[in-house]
Amino acid sequence: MGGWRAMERWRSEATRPQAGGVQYHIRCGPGQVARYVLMPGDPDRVPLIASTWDEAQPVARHREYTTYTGKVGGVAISSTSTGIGGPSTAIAVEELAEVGADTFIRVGTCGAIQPEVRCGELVIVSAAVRHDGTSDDYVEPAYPAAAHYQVVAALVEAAERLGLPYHVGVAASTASFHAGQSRPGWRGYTQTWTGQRIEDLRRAGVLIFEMEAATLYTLAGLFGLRAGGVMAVVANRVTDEMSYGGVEESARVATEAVRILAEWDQRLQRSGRRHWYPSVG
Ligand SMILES: O=P(O)(O)O[C@H]1O[C@H](CO)[C@@H](O)[C@H]1O
Ligand SMILES: O=c1cc[nH]c(=O)[nH]1
Repeated sequence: MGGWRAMERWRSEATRPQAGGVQYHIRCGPGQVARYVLMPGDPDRVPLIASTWDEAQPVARHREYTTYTGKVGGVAISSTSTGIGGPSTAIAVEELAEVGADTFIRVGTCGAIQPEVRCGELVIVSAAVRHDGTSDDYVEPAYPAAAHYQVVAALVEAAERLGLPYHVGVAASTASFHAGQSRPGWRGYTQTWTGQRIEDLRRAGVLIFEMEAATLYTLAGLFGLRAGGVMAVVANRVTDEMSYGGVEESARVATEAVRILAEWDQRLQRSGRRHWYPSVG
């Protein structure tokens, strides 16, 4: 059994557990994470995102949580992966908030359910349908999973500055990739209602399926933090096409949005006004 690393032994209170002075799951401590954090689901996407910055250092890697911190245009920035789905995303938000992060931008991939949302394009997500499961552990179903208006505005500004094709709209976050997104299970397993969700959401004008935004947006709303998201369309369920692309573009838009937010935050602070608006400062 020699393959097991020595499992260090830590002691902390169980309510907000730590592991030797760093957060129990993400393994980051105070001062190691910037206030602006880009959050892909895929840990391997973190170094790719960080490679678009002026400078970047690996901070931690544990379970599905890889973190890099660096600078872009003089602004401190971090990226921490969430893993797939709500439970691990909620852990990331809880523990990043504990070490000082206050603005979260999801940088994900998604599947389009509208014909005009094409593979390779970007979707800036203004709100999310809460089929994520995890947000129900935090608040009643009627509470909205809404992005912060300033983060959405910064993402739109960034996509325009970079001249990239994008949509703005609502995502549906699901607790499973297959059944929850109206895909058949193995060997064609379905329920009578399996196809219902995609059809009803499409009629409601929802643009995409993905699996983390509703959790991220709900918790950010509850905690008074800011969240938004920009996703690369890698599938279209109308044309039944899967085509992996747009991920680097989504990372560049999110990174540019952080530069824009930092500038707007400084102007707001100088103005002494309470709420940001486009011509402040
Ligand atoms: O590419 P990421 O950010 O992981 O996002 C999407 O990809 C995964 C499913 O393939 C889910 O996490 C979904 O939200
Ligand atoms: O179809 C897709 C593609 C990416 N991510 C999802 O959640 N669904």
